[in-house]
Amino acid sequence: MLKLEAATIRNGTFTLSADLIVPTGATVAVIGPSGAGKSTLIEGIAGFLPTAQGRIAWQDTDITDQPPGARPVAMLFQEDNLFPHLTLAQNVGLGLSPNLRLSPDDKARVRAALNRVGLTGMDTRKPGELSGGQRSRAALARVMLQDKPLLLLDEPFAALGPALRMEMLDLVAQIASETGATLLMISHAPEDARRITKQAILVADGTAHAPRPTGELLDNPPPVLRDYLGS
Ligand SMILES: Nc1ncnc2c1ncn2[C@@H]1O[C@H](COP(=O)(O)OP(=O)(O)OP(=O)(O)O)[C@@H](O)[C@H]1O
Repeated sequence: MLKLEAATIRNGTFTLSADLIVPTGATVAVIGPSGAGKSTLIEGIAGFLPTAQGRIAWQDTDITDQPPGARPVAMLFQEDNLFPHLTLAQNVGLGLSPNLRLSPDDKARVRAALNRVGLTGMDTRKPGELSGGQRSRAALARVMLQDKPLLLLDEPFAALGPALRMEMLDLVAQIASETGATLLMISHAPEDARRITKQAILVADGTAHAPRPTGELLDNPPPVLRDYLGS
């Protein structure tokens, strides 16, 4: 399980408190008003922002002071972060080896990951030769290869059209379920949260609250969330 124990995450002068548990294998939406601290929570867990107080633990190992690369975390960002001068296979291969020294076995794993996300045969293309949806798929393949138990999504599909976004969300949910990964996903769209998450963390008033059933929270939103959702 992921445990945030009386944790305070600092983002410049803004601080976010969190005291919560996310069970292993859970799929959890992170919802709340704009500027409430959703990205702060995700980046704190990933180690890009410091935990000023308290602790963060994964499966009883304290990761509070670990650098991002050492944490059991893979993150999918708002931008797909593909390198334009590298081929798709190389971009995805970075998930296995930052210096791209890939063994034949590694190369086979890259191809398998590309196949899994529906990019069979596109190994040698550059990101500029792909559609937005295909670039998202490639970024997902790279995250898959990192093989980390905790998958954090900061609205990676926001720029895609609704149909493609749903397709990508379903693919992420399938992959998380196949690998047993624990999924935390920032979402502005209630339908996205309902589609692939069972639990939701409400971030509001400087606090990330303990997960509650997504449907329950969205059906009966507290005032701070009601205003934001416009319901
Ligand atoms: N470097 C910084 N210094 C001070 N305050 C910051 C800094 N970066 C972000 N903030 C503030 O921290 C708060 C939380 O920001 P954060 O990006 O986590 O919110 P969010 O819930 O993800 O917002 P959104 O839904 O709009 O993306 C905001 O009020 C923001 O203005």
